[in-house]
Amino acid sequence: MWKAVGIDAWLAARKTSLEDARGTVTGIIGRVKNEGDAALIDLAKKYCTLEHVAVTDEERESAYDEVDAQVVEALIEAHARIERFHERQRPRDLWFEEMEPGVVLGMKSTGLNRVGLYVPGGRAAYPSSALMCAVPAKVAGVKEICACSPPPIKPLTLVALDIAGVTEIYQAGGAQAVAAMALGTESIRPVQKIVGPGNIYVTLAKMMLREHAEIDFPAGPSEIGIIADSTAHPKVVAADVLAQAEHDPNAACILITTDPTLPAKVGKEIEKMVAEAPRKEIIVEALKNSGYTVVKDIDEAIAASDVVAPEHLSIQVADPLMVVTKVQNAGAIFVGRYSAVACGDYAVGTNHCLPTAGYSKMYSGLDVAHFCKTASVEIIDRDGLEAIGDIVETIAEAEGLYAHSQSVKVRRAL
Ligand SMILES: NC(=O)c1ccc[n+]([C@@H]2O[C@H](COP(=O)([O-])OP(=O)(O)OC[C@H]3O[C@@H](n4cnc5c(N)ncnc54)[C@H](O)[C@@H]3O)[C@@H](O)[C@H]2O)c1
Ligand SMILES: N[C@H](CO)Cc1c[nH]c[nH+]1
Ligand SMILES: [Zn+2]
Repeated sequence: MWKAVGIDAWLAARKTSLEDARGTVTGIIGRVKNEGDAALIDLAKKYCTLEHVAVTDEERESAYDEVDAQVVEALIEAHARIERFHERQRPRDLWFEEMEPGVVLGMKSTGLNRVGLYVPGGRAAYPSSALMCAVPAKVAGVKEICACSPPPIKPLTLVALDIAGVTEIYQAGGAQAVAAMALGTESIRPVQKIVGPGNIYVTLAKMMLREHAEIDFPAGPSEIGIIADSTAHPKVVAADVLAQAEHDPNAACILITTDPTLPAKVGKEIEKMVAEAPRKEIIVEALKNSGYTVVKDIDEAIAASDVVAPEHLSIQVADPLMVVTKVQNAGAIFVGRYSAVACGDYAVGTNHCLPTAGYSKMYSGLDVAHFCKTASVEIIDRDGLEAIGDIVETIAEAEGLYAHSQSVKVRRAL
């Protein structure tokens, strides 16, 4: 079960698992395009009978009756910590700086108007993902925040979405929910951007519908990469492996270690923990996508990890901060023995919606900037125009764009 794996093979398998969903997702997108709400209701039949896809205010309120008060309290605590961290990311609404006499430049930042959140809810309830997606949208000042989660929507998810203040909630899951938010149906108006994690169907649908709605990034089945040396605690490494493996049969974990004796020790711990795990069947499947690789030193471990570009990187070595400074590709980096990835999953305050399948090479995890756009602002007076006028005219004429040059000349002649 716990075996040696090659770095390139591990990464290639992450991409292949997404591709496996293409045929199914293409069919689902076509149905939503042609049938609208009827497709959402029909595809939901496998899970429950739906009369309408929009969640009513009464349904939202009564969800609190079905959730333990202690859980509601924990969600409120987690929300506060997530908000505190994301508030730090709020961009300045408007700033200006004089670049040279007569030339003042600046940037104006605006929240998007309407976004869609995908909150997973297939093999587990994900109220934590509801908070992770909604909080940065709120901080950015997004006016209309619409959320979709699989039917029958879990009361826990409704409560979390309510705590976070989303404006619309729909019972729709999988690729059909993404298609509905991108293309629109009778009930769901199209959004400008879709964010949020999900399984291979959700993730591929986001990637395929990008011409209709921007997306955050592919945030598919969970992953962990662990860089460890002989100081790592095998139980801690094994526990972190299981904590990601239990999400999905398509989840995957990789241990990159400089200690050739560590994999066997970790393997033993994994075996013991799997035997007792409530989600054993999912974990066993995910472990088939997982394994370890032994490298000669920490620099080689960092290079291997940068190829993998894991969603979560856990660093279990004697000098973890040295690795933090050198490593390039990871969605989130957890440093040292006590930094459990699960803390980031729920409540430490950082965002758990992170790029998978090697995409942390080019995307950052979800943050406030994902919900903002910026415009540059240019204020030039007569002195400023004189200072740059010759340069503009020269380049415009070199490009053969004489009207551009003329638009400066007429001003200089005023
Ligand atoms: N990368 C991240 O940031 C991050 C964060 C949280 C969770 N996750 C991942 O989110 C995923 C949640 O997955 P989930 O399945 O529990 O919930 P989900 O909501 O993503 O998907 C459930 C829906 O998928 C659709 N579906 C399931 N099987 C299908 C099939 N064979 N054909 C077509 N559609 C199908 C159904 O509509 C179902 O309601 C996990 O993979 C987890 O690891 C990732
Ligand atoms: N580990 C997930 C990101 O891959 C996030 C999560 C939500 N709930 C528990 N964990
Ligand atoms: Zn998790």
